[in-house]
Parts: sequence; structure tokens; C-alpha cells
Amino acid sequence: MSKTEALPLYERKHLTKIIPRLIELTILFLCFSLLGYRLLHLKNHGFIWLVALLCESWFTFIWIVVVNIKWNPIAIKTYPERLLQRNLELPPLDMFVTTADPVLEPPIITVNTVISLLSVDYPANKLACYLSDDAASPLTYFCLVEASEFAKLWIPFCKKYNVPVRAPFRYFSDQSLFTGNGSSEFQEDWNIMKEEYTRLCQKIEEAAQKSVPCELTGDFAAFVDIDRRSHPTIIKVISENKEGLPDGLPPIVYISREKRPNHAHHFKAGAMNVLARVSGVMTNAPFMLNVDCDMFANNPQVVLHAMCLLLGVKDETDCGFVQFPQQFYDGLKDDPFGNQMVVMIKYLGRGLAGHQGPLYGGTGCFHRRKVIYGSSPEDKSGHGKMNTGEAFGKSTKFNKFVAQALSSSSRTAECPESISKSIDEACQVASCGYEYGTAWGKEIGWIYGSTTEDVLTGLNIHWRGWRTMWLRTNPNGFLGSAPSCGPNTLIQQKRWSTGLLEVLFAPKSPFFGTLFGKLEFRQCLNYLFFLLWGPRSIFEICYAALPACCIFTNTNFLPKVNEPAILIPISIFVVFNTYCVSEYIQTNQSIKSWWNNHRMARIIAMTAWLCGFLSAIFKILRLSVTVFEVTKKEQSSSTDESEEKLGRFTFDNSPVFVPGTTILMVNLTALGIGFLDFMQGNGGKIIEWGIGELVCSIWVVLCFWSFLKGLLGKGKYGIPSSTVCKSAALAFVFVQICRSSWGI
Ligand SMILES: O=c1ccn([C@@H]2O[C@H](COP(=O)(O)OP(=O)(O)O[C@H]3O[C@H](CO)[C@@H](O)[C@H](O)[C@H]3O)[C@@H](O)[C@H]2O)c(=O)[nH]1
Ligand SMILES: [Mn+2]
Repeated sequence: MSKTEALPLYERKHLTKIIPRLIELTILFLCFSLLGYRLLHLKNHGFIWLVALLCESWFTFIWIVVVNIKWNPIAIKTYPERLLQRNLELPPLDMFVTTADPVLEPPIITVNTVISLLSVDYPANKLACYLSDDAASPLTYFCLVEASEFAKLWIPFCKKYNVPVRAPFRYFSDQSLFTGNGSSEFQEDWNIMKEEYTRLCQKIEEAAQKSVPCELTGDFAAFVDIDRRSHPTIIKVISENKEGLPDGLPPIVYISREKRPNHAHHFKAGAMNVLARVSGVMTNAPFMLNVDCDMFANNPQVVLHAMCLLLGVKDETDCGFVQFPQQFYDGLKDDPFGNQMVVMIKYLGRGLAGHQGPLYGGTGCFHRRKVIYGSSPEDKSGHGKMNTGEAFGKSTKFNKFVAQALSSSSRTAECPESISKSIDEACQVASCGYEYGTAWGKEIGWIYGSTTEDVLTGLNIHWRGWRTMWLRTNPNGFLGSAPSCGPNTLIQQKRWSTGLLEVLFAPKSPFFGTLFGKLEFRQCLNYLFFLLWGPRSIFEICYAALPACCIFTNTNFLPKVNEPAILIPISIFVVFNTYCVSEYIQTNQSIKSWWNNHRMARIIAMTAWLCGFLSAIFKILRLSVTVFEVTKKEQSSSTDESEEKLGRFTFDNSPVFVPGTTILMVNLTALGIGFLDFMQGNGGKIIEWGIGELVCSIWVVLCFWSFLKGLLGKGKYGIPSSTVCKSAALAFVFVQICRSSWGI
């Protein structure tokens, strides 16, 4: 063994710091003090104190969960250059991209993602790229074919000049990436590439304008009269790299799985399972990478970094999958929609890494094929219980490859014959009846039953005893587009809170994972942080209504100013917010962006999470079904609109805006009535509520400031009048209920 071979491919570093821990415990101690105070005085107060007690108990519980996550943070550093020095044959990797709607997900975005993957620093004969198109759109296929032509020029250019970002739209939009060696040759090549890329964009744009991108003959005949909800499988091999050139164009395959109206297609999870099977009969790589259509590879060495972990761990059990953080490009200044998740990703990510590992986030994740195929760490020899009977479906050829994937060590998997020869087999495994009577979606592959199939699938992996790894690289491994404006952000959050609650009530809920499986107890708690987003809305709403309720009924839910106990809530408020602000400062973000994230978190919790919670409850009661609503993606913010306009909250007539508007109206009314009572001396009665309630009510109004602007705004910046009416009615009923219980 040479010296370099002995060097580890990665290092783990503990990041535990004493001061944050002390602050976290202080907050916890203060929360318990508050609960103690409430319990002591419960009998002197009525219903309102009970509600306050319940909410605060809940918040304390959530805080315990947070402290648990953050307790032993770790970071991992990888050494791709050591991997390259080892001179071993790198293992094959199948790369999956999913798209579902050419309007919400413009093909130029998808195409950039595909191009960035095709041009990573990794031998092309070890890669294969599969695009799943749930819209069966000839436009997407057309764009993919065009992109493959462009990639033939782009890949050599990237490798020759070691281009730092390989998604062309990013590369050409950012002057600072224009590195090269300053030579005239580089300048010339750059100009050519720029021209080619502009041409590609034009072609795609023109094609998108027409109802069909080109004549549907020849290669495109399969798309004639296609109804996206009912059509046969379409699989097209766009390139093959038959010669196995290490610096050629990797194989590219377009897949649109069969859809029939009377077959559940399980949204993204269903698409992922088809990708797993089709790639299983075509290239059967032992590792798979999956990204959403908007998540391009931002670091050319991303695959090498991931391989450092997948190949570098002594025991495979420690690395069931490698998850990269989901980070975004073109974030607006001060994060007005609170959707960049920088702080959450940094602190919760490194915290989770110190436990059983990060949850699967649905994109930017490298999997082991055999883990996806349901194997457990102990099935080392591949005689896992899954490899029996008809668990994997009826295709004999596919079953043969499954057996190989399950039995071979992670480094090799026998590559099936030529890709285009497997099309018939591939069509069979992509048909909508294939999964009947199999374990797909139950024990194998992406698990069905939640609109956050990623969390459910990852849970199933942790359940079987795999640990997982979290990898942050500099530059970021992948970047995606964060939803902008009000409706998109809230719809996405609604889907998440629904899906996460579905996971909690799934047969594979984390409780059972700890009781009957190998999910660690503390990891189960970690899952709860996410899975309880929906129910959190109830407590947040109640708490936001409390100050108003106190003003309406002339009572108090906080200690009075002259009571020493007032120090408890004041300390919680000060210490907690200082702690949060310090996290923003440590991640080089502004205080304004803390505030934006704070208020957006309140808005999201009380609107989107509530709607998500209700829709999950309706589903559990079998009153309705949940659907995966695809998030709209925008390529970049470089439109004519100014930053300020782009950052302004927008509205539509979705019911998701009703609860927020109601809460705002209730608190505004409370402040108004409070002011009147104060001026008129409350008809001679003593005013029981005080500064505490007033400050809380004002704080709620400040958090919903964008809604206040929405009440006055017009067009998309205004709350639609139907929403205003509904909210006003609800607010009126609430005020009446409070007032009628006056003095009780
Ligand atoms: O029927 C469907 C619906 C969606 N998708 C794809 O799924 C991906 C994610 O959809 P998106 O609308 O972008 O959802 P996000 O909320 O941005 O996604 C986050 O949350 C999802 C779970 O809710 C995860 O699956 C994603 O990986 C994660 O990025 C996209 O590539 C879609 O094309 C499909 O392939 N088929
Ligand atoms: Mn997305």
C-alpha cells in the first residue's frame, strides 16, 4: 500500500461549542420556569391560561427536539484528489432528473441541469443520465435532443478550461466565472460556446412558442396525440457512448412512463421507481444520483466528493446515502420570502449529521442501488429477504440485474449489453401495471403514501439500520431555484406539511421505527421536528390569538409588569431572539434577513402549515386525496422588475391566505378596541390586560406586515376581496365569541 493510499478519503470533525449549548439550556430552563409559573397560578385563571399552558408546553417540547438535533454537530471534509491518486477504477453512476410540467418547469432549466450533470469531472463511460418526463412533452424531448448536441461541444470546453460552473446559464450570466487563462484561444472558444448556447436558447424558445415544437414524425412520432394522463411508455435513447470513451458524451435516456387514468401514478415517487428500474435494465450502476429538474451540479467535482464517502467508509452501514444540502441560486437581498433556508440547513444539517444522519431531501442525493432495493446492512451477501418471489416484479431480465446489484460489492455491477437493446425490457418495467403485486413503493424503492416521499423513503432507510451522511462542499454541490412570491412559497410549504404529517401516520411512522426497527430513539425525535409542522400551526395560531383575546375579554395571559414573574417571558423573548440573530450573523446574513425569516416562519406556520394540516386530516379521514402540486420554477431574477418589487409579497385567491388575514384582522381589532378602552377608561372598570398583551399583539401585526400591505394593495399585491370578506366574517365571529364570554 503506497503512502497516499493510506490517507483517508474524508474526515469527520466535531463542532460542539460550549456557549451555544449553554444558551440552549438557558432557554430550556426559562421555558420550564414559565410552565411552572403557569401551573402554580392555573386555578386563579380561566380558559385562557389553560390555552397558554398547552401552547407553551408544546413550544417547550419543540425546543427540546431542537436542542436534541443541535447537541453534537459534526462536519465532514472530503479529499477528492486522494481518490484520484488511488488509481482505482471509479464505479458507475446513474443520474436521474425528474420533470413534470414544461410550463411550471421551463425546459431550459431542465436542460441546464442535465448539461451540468453530463459535464461533471467523472469518466463519461461511468455515467448515464436519465430524464423522467411526467408530462410526456415533445417539447421536453426536443430540448433534450438539442441539449445533447450542445453538450458535445460544451463538455470538452469545460474540461479543457476547467470551467468552474457547468450549467451554461449560470456560467454565462456571472462575469466572475470568466476565469480561463486569459489566452486569446480561451476567449475565442468562449465566444463560440456563448454563441452556441444563445442558439440553443433561441431554438428552445421558438419551439416553446409553437403548439408542437417540430413535426411529430420520425423520432417524434411517439408523441402524436399524446394525452399526458393516458399514454403508453415512451423511452428514447438519445446518446449511448458505445465506444466507452472516458471523455465523450455519457448516455442520455428520455423516459415518459406509461400513464392510465385508473392507475395511481404516485407522483414523483412513482417516477423515481420507474427510473430505478429502467436504469436497472440499461446500465445498472451500483450508485444513483437524483436531482430535481432545477437542481444543477454547481461543483464539477460533486460526484468525486460523494464517492469519497460512498467508497471511503470502512463500513457501508455508515453511509446508506450521501445527501447534499438543498441550496438556492439568485436569492433576493435579505431573503424576503424566508425560503433560502441558510441557517436551518447549516445548523440543523450539521446537527443531524451527528446522529443517524440527514433525512433524505429528495434531491442532491447519492444512493446505493441496493439500499433503494430494500437491502439491510446485514444482508451483506445479498441474500436479503427482498430478493425472493415477485417482490421486484415479473421481468426476468430485470430480476437478474437486481440479483447482481444486491450481491455485488459496491464497486462493480456488471453492465448489461448495449442500452438501446434493452428498450423493450425498459418499456415493460416502466408500464403502469408493472408494480401490481410487488413490493415497489412499500418495501422497495421510493415509498408511496406521502407528498414528501423523500422523507418517507429516507425514514425507511434509517429504519433498516443504515446511517446516512451529510456533505457540504465549497462551492455548493448543487443549487436549485427557491419558490418566489407569496403563493408559490405557501403552496410548497402546504405540500410539505401535509406530506410530513402523512409520514407520521403512515404504517412506517418513526415511532414504530424505534420500537420495531433500527431507527435510533434520538433520530426518531429528530424526525418529529419535521413531521410535526402541521400540528404546530394550531399552537401558533392559538398563541397569536391569545393577546387579542385578552384585550377583548379584559384579562391577561402574561404576568403583570409589577410581578417579578414578568422577567421570565421577557428573558425568553430576549435570549431566544438574540440566539437566533447570532446564527444569522455567523452565517454572514443581515439582521433584516433574520427578521424576514422570523416573520415568514410565523406566516408559513399559521397559513400554509394549517392548510396542509387540514388536508392531511381530510386524507386520513378518507374525505379527500392529497396531490403533489408542482412548484413553479423561475430561471433567474434578472427580469426588468427591481429587487424591491420581486421581494414584495403577492397574493392570489387561494384559501391559504384566509387564516393569515383573519389573524391580522383580529389583532388589529384588538389594538383598536384596546386603544378605545384605554382612552375611555374602560367604563370605570380596571383594565386587566397590560403592556405584555399589547406588545404581543403588536408583534403579531408586525409579523403579518406584508398582509397589512396586502389589505391596502392592488392587483397581485392585494388580498382578493373574497378572501378579505371570508376573513372578516371569521374575525367577526371570533371577536363576538370572545366578547360574549366577557366576565365569565
Ligand atoms: O408527478 C410528479 C410531481 C413532481 N415531479 C418532480 O418532482 C420534483 C420536485 O418537485 P417540486 O415541485 O420542485 O417540489 P419542491 O417542493 O421544490 O421539492 C422538494 O420537496 C419534494 C417533496 O415534497 C421533494 O420530492 C423534492 O425533491 C424537494 O426538492 C420536480 O423535479 C418535479 O418535476 C415528478 O417527477 N412527478
Ligand atoms: Mn423544487
